[in-house]
Amino acid sequence: MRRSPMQSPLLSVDDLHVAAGGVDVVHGVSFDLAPGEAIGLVGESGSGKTLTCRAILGVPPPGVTVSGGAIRLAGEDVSRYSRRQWDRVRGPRVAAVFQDPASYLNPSLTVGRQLDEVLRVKNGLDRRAARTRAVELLASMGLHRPEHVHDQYPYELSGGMLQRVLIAIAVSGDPDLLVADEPTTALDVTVQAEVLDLIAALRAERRLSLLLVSHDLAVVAQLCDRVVVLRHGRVVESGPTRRVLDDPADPYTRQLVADHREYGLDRLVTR
Ligand SMILES: Nc1ncnc2c1ncn2[C@@H]1O[C@H](COP(=O)(O)OP(=O)(O)OP(=O)(O)O)[C@@H](O)[C@H]1O
Repeated sequence: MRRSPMQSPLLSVDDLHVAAGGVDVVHGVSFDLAPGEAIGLVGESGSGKTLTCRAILGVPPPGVTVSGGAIRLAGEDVSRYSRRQWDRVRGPRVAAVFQDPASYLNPSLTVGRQLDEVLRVKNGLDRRAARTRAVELLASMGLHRPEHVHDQYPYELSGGMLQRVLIAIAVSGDPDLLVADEPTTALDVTVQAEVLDLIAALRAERRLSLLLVSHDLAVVAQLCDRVVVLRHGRVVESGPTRRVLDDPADPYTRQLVADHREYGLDRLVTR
């Protein structure tokens, strides 16, 4: 565990309410994430995981709003930030990867050009420096022949490669917090493992905090220090991963864990 009582949280979600179409669907979610810590957000479909993440990222879907509570990033409440204020926070403080990497890239531009653009706008690099940095970043994501990948279009890359490109874009601003919403769900099992290893390595190298959404408890067991279990937009249980998964206190968590046992969760709880 990286938490210490003296350390103030990097992210503090405090009694968060989120409304869709004027009706609350997230009802007072609270949790803290310490610098360098990884938290897994789990729960059945519709439990509010994605809307909680999107509120934390300042990108709620149309018709969805934060209706109460606070979201503090490094002590500052960002829950009512304007778009302009978010532009200063997203990148250097918080970044995200999602399930379907292809939908976050422009199909008519090479992936490198899109990464270069982020480096130029967010990091103020000139064209040449951006390209050099982009190729370095692609290499550090474990992509072979990074110069070649740089000049490829999204349709030329596999799902795993696209997710590595999206992770490169996400970490290009050197964020403190990475929000990863089902980042490996759409990938083949072997590719899933490689991308999880990459996220784990980035955490260690960059002291990146992680908020991971996954329906797969084995993935959460592999990557996360603590787990927050959501049901119907409320936290039913939270605590150290090993304690929650080995000895769940809430009947709903017990059922979630029981449902996953057959998929080999025992083998993967290594922390
Ligand atoms: N854009 C939206 N407009 C209206 N209601 C929404 C919207 N997005 C989600 N909801 C509703 O809010 C609740 C929480 O949804 P959310 O997507 O956060 O759940 P989730 O736990 O991420 O589910 P999943 O695992 O299926 O992605 C659900 O009842 C859902 O139907």
